[in-house]
Formats: sequence, C-alpha cells, structure tokens
Amino acid sequence: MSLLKLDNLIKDFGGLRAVDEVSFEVEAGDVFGLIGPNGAGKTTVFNLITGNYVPNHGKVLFNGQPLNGLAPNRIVSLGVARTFQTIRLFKTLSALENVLAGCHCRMTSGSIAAMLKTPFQKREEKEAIQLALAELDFVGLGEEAETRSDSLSYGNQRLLEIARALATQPKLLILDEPAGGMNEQETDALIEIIARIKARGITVLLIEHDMSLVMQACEKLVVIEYGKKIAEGLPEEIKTNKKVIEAYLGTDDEEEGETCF
Ligand SMILES: Nc1ncnc2c1ncn2[C@@H]1O[C@H](COP(=O)(O)OP(=O)(O)OP(=O)(O)O)[C@@H](O)[C@H]1O
Repeated sequence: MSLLKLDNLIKDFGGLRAVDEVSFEVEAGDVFGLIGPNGAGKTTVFNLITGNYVPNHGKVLFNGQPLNGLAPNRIVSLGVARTFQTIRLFKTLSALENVLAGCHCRMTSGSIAAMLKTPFQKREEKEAIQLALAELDFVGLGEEAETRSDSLSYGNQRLLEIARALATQPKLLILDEPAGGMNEQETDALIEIIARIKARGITVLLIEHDMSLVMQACEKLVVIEYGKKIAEGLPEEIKTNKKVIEAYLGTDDEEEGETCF
C-alpha cells in the first residue's frame, strides 16, 4: 500500500479549474517530485493534501486513511508536515523557538499543566528543547539556535522551516519550492539534507523549479500542466517526454525555459 494516494482530485476557484482529475501515489520512503510550469496547480495540490483547501471532488488517502474534511493541525498530527513557498516563520522569535513550535504538536501537557509547571510538563519541555536543537543541528543551523529568524539568510530561513517541519516527527514531509532563492552552494547542501531526510525513513514530496535539484533528488516525478497530470515516471523518462518538453518550452516565462532539464 502506498503512503499517500491522490484519487481523482478536482479543485475549482470560481470558474477556474486549478486541479483537474489528478491522481498519483507516493510510495513510503521515496523522494517524489511534483513539477510543472508556473500556475499549473502544484501548490493547490499540496494545499488539498494538507487540509488547507477542500477538494470539490476526489480523495486523499494517507496510510489508507481518508484526509478529506480533517483540519490541517489534525493532518500534521497524523504525520504530514510541510514547508511553504513563501516562508512563514515567526519572524521575531529565535530559530530555536520556531522549531519548538513544531515540537509542540506532539506534546501532551495541557495549558493548565504549563501554567502550574508540573514535573511532567517540565520534563516534556526539556525533551522538546533537545529535539529542537537536534533538528537545528540536522539542517546545519546548530550555531544559530538563539538567532532571530528574520536575521538569518534567506537560504537558512528555508532550512529553518524544514527543521520546524521535521520537529513534528512526520512520516511525510512536503516541501514547496525548498530551493527558491537559494544559490548553487545552498542548493547542493539542500540536496544532501533531502538525502539524509530520506535515510531517516521519511517520505518526501516536493515542488521545485530547479531542475538540477529535481533530477538529483527525486526518484519519481509527476508533471502537471493547466491542472492536469500530463506525465509520470522516472526522472530520466520525464526528461525526454515530448509533452513535458512542450509544456516547459511552450511557456512565456524565460526562467522556466532556462531551468528546463
Ligand atoms: N486561493 C485561490 N483563489 C483563486 N485562485 C487561485 C487560488 N490559489 C491558486 N489559484 C489559481 O490556481 C492556479 C494554480 O495555482 P497554483 O499556485 O496551484 O500553481 P503552481 O503550479 O503552484 O504555480 P507556481 O509554480 O507559480 O507556484 C493559478 O491560476 C492560480 O492563480
């Protein structure tokens, strides 16, 4: 059984069909890429998985369980974490405090225990700090724990978002353009981090325009254009797929043409 199954998803925004009968399955342990030109519907697909949008039709199954109708925080607690295309950190908080926000979704002490500072709550908080520091180390930000998140470089803010998502202890990590705004060196480091996330047994689903990252990091790809799936396969198959090449070269966006395989 696949870890994630999208079955015939449709999402309309008024008269616009942003996602049009999209189906695909992600196997546990894979690094899976969702690619396509600007405006193809990729982020909308992610928002349908994470409960930020409700589909007009179709199902999302995670570990065989339907996610439809569940709130985003419930979906996180089931083991689906994400980062965003536009960085969404608590800007005035430190890197450590941002990652702790991820840890809190696994904590069981309620607000009364937190107010009373019970021994259980204190132990749980201490463990959360250790976990958060370990995740910061994992993405190479161990030295930046006390740094305010908006003082970090853009590339490091993206890594901090990954650390925060990892702190929720996900089975599936969804990354929306993780290399956006990164230079070549930062992108290479990110490719290595994605490989280490996979080595931890975490399945990765990512959207990315940087084709060098997609080709190096992903084992399988789905391509969408105008909301519809136009291809699915191994990176080397996708590279030479006529429909995919046309979809990318057919765009007016210069950047898209440059990044094309
Ligand atoms: N909340 C919304 N309301 C109305 N239209 C939307 C909304 N979200 C997305 N869209 C539209 O749906 C289409 C798909 O958008 P989406 O952001 O999913 O594309 P994308 O493939 O992620 O694009 P990009 O690569 O540029 O991020 C676009 O035409 C977009 O304008």
